[in-house]
Amino acid sequence: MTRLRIAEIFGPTIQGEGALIGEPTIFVRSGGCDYRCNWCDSLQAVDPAFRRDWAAMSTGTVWDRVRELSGGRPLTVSLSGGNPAIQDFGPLIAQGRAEGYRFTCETQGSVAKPWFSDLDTLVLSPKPPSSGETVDWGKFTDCLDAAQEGPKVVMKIVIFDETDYNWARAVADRYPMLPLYLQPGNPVVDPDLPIDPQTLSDRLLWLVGKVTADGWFTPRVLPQLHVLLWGNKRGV
Ligand SMILES: C[S@@+](CC[C@H](N)C(=O)[O-])C[C@H]1O[C@@H](n2cnc3c(N)ncnc32)[C@H](O)[C@@H]1O
Ligand SMILES: Nc1nc2[nH]cc(C(=O)O)c2c(=O)[nH]1
Ligand code: SF4
Ligand SMILES: [Mg+2]
Repeated sequence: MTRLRIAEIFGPTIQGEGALIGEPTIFVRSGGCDYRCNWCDSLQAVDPAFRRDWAAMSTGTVWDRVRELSGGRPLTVSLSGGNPAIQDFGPLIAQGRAEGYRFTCETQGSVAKPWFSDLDTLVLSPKPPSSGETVDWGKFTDCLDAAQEGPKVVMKIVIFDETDYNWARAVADRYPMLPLYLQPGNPVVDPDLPIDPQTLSDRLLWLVGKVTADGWFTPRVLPQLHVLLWGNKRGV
């Protein structure tokens, strides 16, 4: 049986970002990513230097842990990472949905999987120039196609600067059918360092100022609520 590489499973907490912000959620964070974003806030699930901390778990064992953390009450499970789309979460989703749980997946849109169509929500987060990565739009479109008529698909873009902002505007024009969420980038992601609430609020203010000054009224602008509450602490 294939095993899943899992960096951490935690919750219930609240979803801190995007379309499902505030929703009670269990997170299953997979290990391994095909990207290396300059500002990744989850390097412990990306950098192979942390490989020894990733557990090789069967679908059944992952599911037992989710059930235990949720006290058996069906809630929302977020598959994040790393890039969860480099692994096979189909059997986990099937198991959970049979018990009434809902599933969402966070991915950058670089790898499409058939199991996307079994999700309730697919969050595609294409990476802006500041990340140092370059989006393959063919692959991104493959992800949309894999979702088919299944989940609600939304887009979430992290904005660090003016260049990212202009890039996000062009991407929005390209995918007008996708509800769009913008979140300011967090420049300090080291779990051992405190966040600077003033910097985060200045960045959010700047982004709100941009969209309102431009009369760009389609995206929703949101902070990372969990970062405001807990800083860069892991497992929340
Ligand atoms: C760690 S990623 C994991 C899922 C997937 N690899 C992705 O990037 O969509 C989860 C979310 O955190 C966002 N993110 C990562 N680092 C961030 C930072 N420094 N500031 C704000 N958002 C960040 C990503 O853009 C993504 O939307
Ligand atoms: N509370 C909370 N909300 C989140 N939204 C996206 C997260 C992620 O790292 O994927 C995340 C996370 O790690 N914690
Ligand atoms: S794609 Fe996501 S997990 Fe991978 S490096 Fe970028 S932000 Fe981190
Ligand atoms: Mg995160």
